[in-house]
Amino acid sequence: MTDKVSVLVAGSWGTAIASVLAENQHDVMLWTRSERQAAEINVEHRNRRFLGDVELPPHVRATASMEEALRDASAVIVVAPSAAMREVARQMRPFLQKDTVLVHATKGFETAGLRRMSTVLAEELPHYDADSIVVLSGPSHAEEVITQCPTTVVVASADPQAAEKAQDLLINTYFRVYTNPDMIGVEVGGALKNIIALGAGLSDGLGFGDNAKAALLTRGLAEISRLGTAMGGNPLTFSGLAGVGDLVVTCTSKHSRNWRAGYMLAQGNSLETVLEQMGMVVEGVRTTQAACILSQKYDISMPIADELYAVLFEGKSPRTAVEDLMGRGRTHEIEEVAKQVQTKWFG
Ligand SMILES: NC(=O)C1=CN([C@@H]2O[C@H](COP(=O)(O)OP(=O)(O)OC[C@H]3O[C@@H](n4cnc5c(N)ncnc54)[C@H](O)[C@@H]3O)[C@@H](O)[C@H]2O)C=CC1
Ligand SMILES: O=C(CO)COP(=O)(O)O
Repeated sequence: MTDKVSVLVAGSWGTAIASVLAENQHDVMLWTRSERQAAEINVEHRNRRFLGDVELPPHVRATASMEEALRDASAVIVVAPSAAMREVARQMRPFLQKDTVLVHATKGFETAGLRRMSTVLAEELPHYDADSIVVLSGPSHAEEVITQCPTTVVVASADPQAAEKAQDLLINTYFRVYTNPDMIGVEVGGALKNIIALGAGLSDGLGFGDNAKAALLTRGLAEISRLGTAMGGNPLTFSGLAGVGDLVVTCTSKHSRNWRAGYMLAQGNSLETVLEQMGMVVEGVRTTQAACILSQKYDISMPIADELYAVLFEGKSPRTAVEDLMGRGRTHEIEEVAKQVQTKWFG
């Protein structure tokens, strides 16, 4: 065993990350708010609700005590749903040591203040150096990582040493970890791709074909790049793992909850029914709300996100939303992004 690494919380992604760390011979402690779930992991080495019958490495241990989870941890990886990030961070505050490497792997914004997850952590953990926070993102469905399918991800931080420490902890022969200094781009790309994945599910559910999916991916990437660049991300990040990579996997994989939610909506299910049946977090729903407000704040055109908002929250039919997207005024393909990149990054 090299390091004690704590992973909060024991959902699908947290458990898969804990397994990677255990395979790398670290001393892994998973925190969950449920005593029953902790017992299932410790005794049966399973997390059935989120990962079915897959057996976890035996030295993944779980606890419902935050104090026990964080005691002597040299790194902590927070994988709470975005809506729970602030609450989890508050519980961490009394126990998180200043010199612990702090990573988050959550893809979303806080809807209330439109904050990125690293900002929420920095606000709730004032004794911690905000520049050292690391984000982990990229195309990585838990169901494939847990069965050791080759996967590539990216860790980003303003502090290169912190990113490299996270890379050291996680990298192995099936989980390849790249570093990137662009924290904003990686966080924003990871969050926004879920909106497009909902749209891809809707498109497939309506019976549209591969042309429509390719259009959504490509024009979705334009929306992500426009907003991400306006928020301070490096435009190149959006053609990397946290941009194109994650967009492709989430829009095309049977494992994607966002894609599945869109598919079910297209079949006439209400949003409430879809979320209830899913029983797992579908970040794209809240992210669509956040993105529409952010696009107004930064004066960025995001027609796909706007139409999705109307479908999710205003009762617009998915078919009408597609007609309205296709019937928009004529426009250029790259002029808008190119102008924005030129002004912001190259003077
Ligand atoms: N599942 C995946 O393959 C991947 C997920 N992610 C991201 O990871 C984040 C977490 O997603 P999943 O693990 O998939 O979600 P999940 O739905 O599988 O699990 C969420 C977990 O959070 C717990 N939770 C909810 N509210 C809580 C609170 N207030 N306090 C403590 N625990 C709470 C639930 O009990 C559950 O264990 C999301 O932002 C998601 O986008 C990122 C990459 C891959
Ligand atoms: O982010 C993910 C894969 O990289 C998981 O996406 P879903 O939440 O849509 O399953």
